Amino acid sequence: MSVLTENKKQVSTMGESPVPDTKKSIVYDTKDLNLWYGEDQALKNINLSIYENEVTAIIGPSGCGKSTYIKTLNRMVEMIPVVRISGEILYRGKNILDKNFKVEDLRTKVGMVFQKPNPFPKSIFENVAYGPKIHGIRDKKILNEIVEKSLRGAAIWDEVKDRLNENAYGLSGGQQQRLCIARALAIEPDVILMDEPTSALDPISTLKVEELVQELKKDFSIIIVTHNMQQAARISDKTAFFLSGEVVEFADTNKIFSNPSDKRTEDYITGRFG
Ligand SMILES: Nc1ncnc2c1ncn2[C@@H]1O[C@H](COP(=O)(O)OP(=O)(O)OP(=O)(O)O)[C@@H](O)[C@H]1O
Repeated sequence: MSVLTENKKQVSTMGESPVPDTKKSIVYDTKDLNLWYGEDQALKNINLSIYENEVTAIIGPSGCGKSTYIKTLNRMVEMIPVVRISGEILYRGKNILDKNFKVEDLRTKVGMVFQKPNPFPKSIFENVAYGPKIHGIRDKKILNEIVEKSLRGAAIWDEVKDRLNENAYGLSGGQQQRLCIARALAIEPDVILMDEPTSALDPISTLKVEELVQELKKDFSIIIVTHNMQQAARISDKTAFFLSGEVVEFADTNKIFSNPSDKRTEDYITGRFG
């Protein structure tokens, strides 16, 4: 059966279209994932493959489960007592939901950037050096190198190189967000999860972060939750449209925005609801 035929079959039977991409490695493979907060089901039978060195955008109306899904990839929702999960999330082939999987292993591989910049009340330098220090790096010269490389990677080095010892709270919101991206880069992650990283930023800072995401995908795999459809269309390779806890459609971003398979996707991207 050709890839195309296989794809069509899945569209008709599951209402979604995972894109089998045999040339690229899969970083995260989500299989039949369900999640409940108490009695309320927030994720329903999610099947999604996230590919290496791509930007995958998660879009959908408020409350459809985007944040819950991205937090599940980092095992951040399990701290909530009422949460119950079934299914599998394979990260590089290992099921992170397995009780024997060590969550610390995930923390060194997966960086997270949140909606509001959340630097620590410490110096710019210490914000970036924090993760490497936790992972046992003490050598000042190595730490200096990591901090510079991460700040350069997050396109903020030139703005802060002369004030590394100043408190991070003195930076603008856009600078703080890029600092938080630098903090995520400092652990040399494999994946960066971003939960609406530009929603609190002005248009210029937003553009900077968007350009940065394009740069970073050369070295990392990025999953970004966004309410901004232009942003998803501009910066992502693949887009998953969530609705009421389900993946309605998952496909190349071009396809989602030019020729969606599902009427509900079309209605959402043309602003008819949400
Ligand atoms: N800690 C929680 N306890 C109970 N229910 C929760 C909790 N967090 C989220 N939910 C519920 O799960 C559903 C999905 O929420 P989630 O935050 O994942 O949606 P979202 O798509 O990210 O929304 P938004 O775009 O508004 O951030 C919602 O109905 C929400 O009320």
